[in-house]
Parts: sequence; structure tokens; C-alpha cells
Amino acid sequence: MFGKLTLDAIPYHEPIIMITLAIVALGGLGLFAAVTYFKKWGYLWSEWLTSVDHKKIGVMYILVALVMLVRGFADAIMMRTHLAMAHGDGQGYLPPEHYDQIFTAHGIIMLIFVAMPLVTGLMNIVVPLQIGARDVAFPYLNSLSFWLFVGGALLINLSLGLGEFAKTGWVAYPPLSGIKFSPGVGMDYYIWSMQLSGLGTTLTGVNFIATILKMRAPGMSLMKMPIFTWTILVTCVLICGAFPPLTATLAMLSLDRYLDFHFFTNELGGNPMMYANLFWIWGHPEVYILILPAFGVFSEVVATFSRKTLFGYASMVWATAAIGVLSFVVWLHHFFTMGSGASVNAFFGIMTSIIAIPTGVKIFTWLFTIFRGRLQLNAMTWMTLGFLVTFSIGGMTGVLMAVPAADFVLHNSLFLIAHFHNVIIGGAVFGYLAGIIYWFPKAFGFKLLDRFGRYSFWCWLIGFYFAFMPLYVLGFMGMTRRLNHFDNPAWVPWVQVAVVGAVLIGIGIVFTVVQFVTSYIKRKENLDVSGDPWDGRTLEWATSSPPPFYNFAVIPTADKIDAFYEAKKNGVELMPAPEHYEPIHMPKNTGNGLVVSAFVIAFGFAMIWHIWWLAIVGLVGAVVSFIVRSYDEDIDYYVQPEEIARIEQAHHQTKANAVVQA
Ligand code: HEM
Ligand SMILES: [Cu+2]
Repeated sequence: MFGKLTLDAIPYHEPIIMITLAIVALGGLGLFAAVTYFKKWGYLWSEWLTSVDHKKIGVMYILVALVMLVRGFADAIMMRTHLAMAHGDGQGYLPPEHYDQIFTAHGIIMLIFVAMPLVTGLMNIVVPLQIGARDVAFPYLNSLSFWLFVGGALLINLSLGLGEFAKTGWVAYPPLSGIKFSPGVGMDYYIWSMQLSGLGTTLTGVNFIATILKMRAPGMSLMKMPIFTWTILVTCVLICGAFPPLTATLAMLSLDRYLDFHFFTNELGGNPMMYANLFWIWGHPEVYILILPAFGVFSEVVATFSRKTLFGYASMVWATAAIGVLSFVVWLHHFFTMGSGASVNAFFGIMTSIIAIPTGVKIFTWLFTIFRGRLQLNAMTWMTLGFLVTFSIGGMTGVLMAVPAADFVLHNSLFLIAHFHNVIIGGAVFGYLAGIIYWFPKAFGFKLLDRFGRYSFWCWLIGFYFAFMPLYVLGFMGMTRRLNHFDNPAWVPWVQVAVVGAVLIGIGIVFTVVQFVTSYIKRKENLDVSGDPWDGRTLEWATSSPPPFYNFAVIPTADKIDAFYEAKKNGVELMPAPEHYEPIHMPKNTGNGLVVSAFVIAFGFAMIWHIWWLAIVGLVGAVVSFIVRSYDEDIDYYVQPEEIARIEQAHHQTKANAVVQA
């Protein structure tokens, strides 16, 4: 009846997990009680859970990402503290089979359930506003993408209290990830949580390509698009190129595991090398999917706070596109040591090094924008400066490992771990944090307190150097990755310093939470009534904060780069209020995406535990509800001119009042 699922699947004997579960259960119960007490279920359902509004979907993505960041960080601090004790006679506190699950979960959670939703969250909030559109091209699909992503997150969290997670590392190479060496459900949790969220991501990619290509404001040709939108366009092209291979690879791995196929095992002509190739055909573009949007954020922040048009707009666009193309021809640098031969290694080593050129173009573009500008220092620009220095170091250690001969020494050592945290924290994470602070007033109508943002930045920055510079040293000293115990006393001090760094980063995360809470409490002092708190340059600042659900009462024209800024400077009204507003065509909210996803989650869960009847119910349910939706004619409506006039009138009134008070 329940397949492999029995009560033994709950890890009673693991005190750490049971305490965590108790805390999560209490927290969940408290939340449930609070929503019920304040009678907010109806509001939550109709305004958020069933919303197809890109701004709300974006906010929900970021909320889930921040919760998962706490989980991913908890895993990291456990690994760091355990290893600081587990040397020589010390055994630490994590048994090996648990430690292996932790580094795998940490990797997947940070990449797929923290960094990815921060990217999709930011693009959801910003892109339609930045191109002067009223929503994305396919709002229902957008809601479905979000709920599929939530499904993946749900499954990976479930693995904590029900069964186990994969012990293979985040790359899950066969034959280790095959049924012979990973017979438990951990690997199946890995597969299905990745499949669900990956499907959501692919749909998001399609959605945003269509949105950006088809829904731009009049006058906004491709070469007049804001840079953030450009980076998202290239990111989405990478998503559409990279995620289908991941889906296919995991499907093949599933066939190997469930039906005894041999794609990736040597028997019957299979080949594990094929997995490595396919995995990294997704995996390398994936790291650019994470970093390009952060580059986009820095470009907006630098231009806005230097009060200048971005230096070399066209070269920034071409550099972004070049990085996008190159990201598909370097995948083999992840397995130089697997024996592809000298000439193949040489090709991929050279291609990898070439990426440094467009990236260098970008670095200089930002520097020249700051040069002779009047850079205003705040949390966002500090993050940009921290990024410029830190990311450059990380980029250089990457080029170092792109030399195959050097990689033979450094491969799978802590040097590699230091390198990718160097670019991911000093690049992607700083970018997301800056982006959240930058667009927060647009989403919520009040600014975040800058002070706590700066505190958080300094903790992340200094914490990063303490946590990961020792890992470069340890890598040179020969310490390999994924060790849960070691005997070399010379490594001990460096491992201990790394704990200090991790704690500092933890304090940085606490400051972000403090920043949200205190800014909310003091929101009356930081209201953004103008809709344009930073003297912005692009269209998202032309509407009110938070924007009305239809974004723009009148579609703006944008026939220049920084059209909004130019209009302000020349005293031109970008969106003059007409005598009569036209009715606005909007999509209706729907719970269908959530329902489809609920069936898909049931399907994934059933596949993990071999509950075949439930798998059939889940699959049929998902397909049927999707078809039902496609026959639904009642999916849109028109906002009437009187309502638009009322909303716009109220906005102009608050704006005018604010001017009078000032
Ligand atoms: C918040 C601070 C962070 C700390 C202290 C931290 C620490 C660690 C540690 C100790 C490991 C295991 C190293 C080993 O193999 O011995 C690790 C692995 C890893 N981390 Fe982090 N990390 C942090 C943030 C991140 C972020 C933000 C990402 C990505 C967005 C990330 C992605 C990964 C990945 C992919 C692995 C490899 C997992 C594997 O070996 O399969 N980490 N991290
Ligand atoms: Cu790569």
C-alpha cells in the first residue's frame, strides 16, 4: 500500500534531526495558529497563493529562498563546526552517513533552492516593470512555475524527516548514484526535487523570453533595453538551452535506477562518462544563470548611484551575450582528470580562459562608470565594490584551474571549494542582496534601513575571507573536499579559522533579518511616495511604489536608454494622464497552478517511495487539471477606466501631499 514507506523512515535515533523537526513543527503550528487567529486565510489564498501577478510571485520566490538560505546555512555551519572537532582522535558529532547527506543537501539547497529562486524572484518583480509591461506573457504559467519550484523545495525538506537525502555530493555521478551503490530513497529525493523545480525553471525561461521579446514598451528596441533586462534575457536563453539536458539526464538516471537500464553503468554498453558530460552541459551554464542577473543588478546600481549612464552600454550587452555563448563550450573543465586526452583538455582549457575576456570587459565597464562619477556610498554600492574586488580574485583562481595541468593537482581539493564560494558569494549572493535592497521600495512602498544592510555586507565580506581563504591554503596543502575526518595536525588551525568566518556570515544573515524587521517597524519614516526613491533611470521607477496591479495606467514610451531619467531631466511627462483611461486587459487569479503542482508533488513523492497507485493518481490528476484549465474561458477581465482613474488619482494625491509636507 505505501511502497517502501514505513514508520522506520522517521530518523528517531538522530537527536539533531528530531530537535530540528520539533522546532520546525512548532514554528509551523505557530504560523498556522497566527493566520487562523487573524483570519487571514482568505486573504492569503485570494491575494497571494492564487495570484498570477508577477510582483507577488516574485516576492513569494524571494521569501522561500530566504527561508531555504537559513537551512542551507545551518548545514554549512554544522559541517564547519563538526570538522573543527573531527581530527586525530576527535570524532566530531556527525556520523559519516549523515555528514554526506549534509554536504549534498547544502549544495543542492544553496544552488537550486536559494540562488535560483533569488534570480527568478528578482526577474519576476523587475522585468515586466522595467520594460513597461503589465505582466509576463503567460501569467498562469508563471504561477505554475512557482508552485512546481515550491514542490521541489517541499520534497527536499521532507527528506530531512522522512527517509534520507542523497549522499553522493551535489553532482551525483553514477555509478555511486546508481541503484547498486545508493539503494536508499535519498537519491530519489534528489532526482524528484530537482525535476520538479527544474521543470518550473524551464517554464520560467520560456515565459520571460516571450515577455522580453514581445511585450516591451513602444520605442524600446533591444539595444535600448535596461541592462538588467538584457542579463535576464540571456539568462533565460541559457535556461532553455541548459535545463532540458538536465531533465533528460535525470530521466535517464531514473530509468537506470527504476527499470535497470544501463545508460550510465559499464554493463550492457553504458558509460558513466556520458553522465559527467550531460550533467555539466547543464551545470556550467547554470553558474552563468546564477551570475549574469547579479551582473545586471550591479550595472543598475552603479549607473544609478554614480548618476551616470552606464559606461559602454553596447559592450556590456555584447559581453553578456558572449559569456552566454561561451558558457556552452567549456563544460569539460569540470572533469579534466577523467582522461579525455590532452588535446580535448587543451581545447576546453583555452575556451574557459577566454571567458575572462568578456568578464574583464564588464569589470572595466563598471569601473569606468564609477570613475569621475559621484558614487554615493550605501549598502548597495558597498556590495558592488566588495564584489569588484572579491569576484576578481575568484575569477583569477578559476582561470588558474582552467589550466588542465594545474587542475590535476587542485581537482576535488578545498581549493576548488574556495574558488566557487569566492565567485558565488562575492558575485552572485552580493548581487542578489544588493538587488533586494534596491528594488525593495518598489515592491513594498518603503525603503529598507541602509545601516543594517551595510552591517550585513561587512559581515558577509569579512566572513567570506575568513571562511574561504583558509580553504585555498588547505587545498594547496593537499586537503580534499568532502572529508568528514582528517589526521594532519598542520591543517587544524586553518580549519578553525574557517569556523570564525562561517559564524561571521551567520551574523550577516541575522542582520538581514533585523534589517527587514526594523525597517518594517519604522516604515512610516521611510515611505516611498514618489515611486522613485533613488532618482532612478529605468521604467520601473516611473510608476508608483508599490505599483498598482496593472503596473502602468498608460503604457510609457521609451525610445532612449535611460528614457525615464532623460524625461525627468527635460521636464517631460513620460506617461501624461489622458482625458479618459482605456480599459486594461488583465488575467484573473487562479488556483489551478497550485492544484496541478499538488498532483505533481504527490507523483514525485510516490515515485520516491514506490507507491505506484499514488504515482498514477498524481500523474493523471496533474494532466487532467492542466487540460481542464485549457478549456476554461473565464481567465481574464478588463479594469474599468473609472477604477483606474480612482487609483491614479489617489496616487497623485499622496504624492502631492508629500511635496506639500516637504
Ligand atoms: C553561507 C556561507 C557558506 C558556507 C560557510 C559554506 C560552506 C561549505 C562547506 C563547508 C562545504 C563542504 C566543503 C567540503 O567538500 O569539504 C560546502 C560545499 C558546497 N557549497 Fe557552500 N557554503 C556557504 C555558502 C554557499 C552558497 C551561497 C552556495 C551556492 C549558492 C554554496 C554551494 C556549495 C556547493 C555546491 C558545495 C559542494 C557540495 C558538494 O560537495 O557536493 N555554498 N560549502
Ligand atoms: Cu564550469
